[in-house]
Amino acid sequence: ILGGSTAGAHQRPYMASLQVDGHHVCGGLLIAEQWVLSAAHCMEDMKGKTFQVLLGAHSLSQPEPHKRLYAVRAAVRHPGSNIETNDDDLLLLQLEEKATLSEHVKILPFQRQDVDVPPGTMCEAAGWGFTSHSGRKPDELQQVERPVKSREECNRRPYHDNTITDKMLCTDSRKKDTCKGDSGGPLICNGVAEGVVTAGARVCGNYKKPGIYTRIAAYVDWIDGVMAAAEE
Ligand SMILES: NCc1cccc(NC(=O)c2cccc3[nH]c(C(N)=O)cc23)c1
Repeated sequence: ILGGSTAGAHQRPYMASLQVDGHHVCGGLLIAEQWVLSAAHCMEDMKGKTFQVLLGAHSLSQPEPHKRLYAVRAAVRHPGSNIETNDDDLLLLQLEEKATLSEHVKILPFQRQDVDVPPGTMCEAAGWGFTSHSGRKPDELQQVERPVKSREECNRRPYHDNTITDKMLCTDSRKKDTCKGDSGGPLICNGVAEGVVTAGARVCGNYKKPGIYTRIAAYVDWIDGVMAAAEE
């Protein structure tokens, strides 16, 4: 998160840190007791290693009473996701067991109505991604407020030049933005998860490349289907 601030400790109890070999690689959001939603691109840097999911954390390094690492029973990438585009950039992770819910670990409701968030709506992103262009990594969860940018404007040059589909949304990225390591985390508007951070142009804090998010409401059937089909 560029240009944001440290979140209040455990004020975003749905936040997940996707970890490989004990290192944070991506964000995620707890959408059901045994399921975390994230971004398909997060599985690229994996080279067949194993994910773990950290819940209940504020600091990545300090011991915290409600912090717990969960093993992943299943990782389901959206079938339409691929490395060349931002299309269908979603990943569902089934935890090895149901998460223990508490004041520090809570499910975040997601938008089920497939209606665009009105441009100008102020939304929030959070994550443990880069806080500077040089790649500074925070220890504590960061957050930032961003206004939604209309798809019509986001699709113009010099912005994203007709790559933003109806299943994506944009936020202004002037100075304040999501960045590497924030992928997979939620965009929250009026207390509801509307988007999942995608890396987009892999540029941070440049107004010419607005932040891009996968619109969760456009994938409700896929999400419900995967969770329903998964074995106990
Ligand atoms: N909203 C934009 C956004 C949102 C989420 C993830 C990203 N991922 C990057 O941008 C990225 C990716 C790889 C190497 C990188 N190096 C740097 C860098 N040194 O700034 C960024 C990156 C961007």
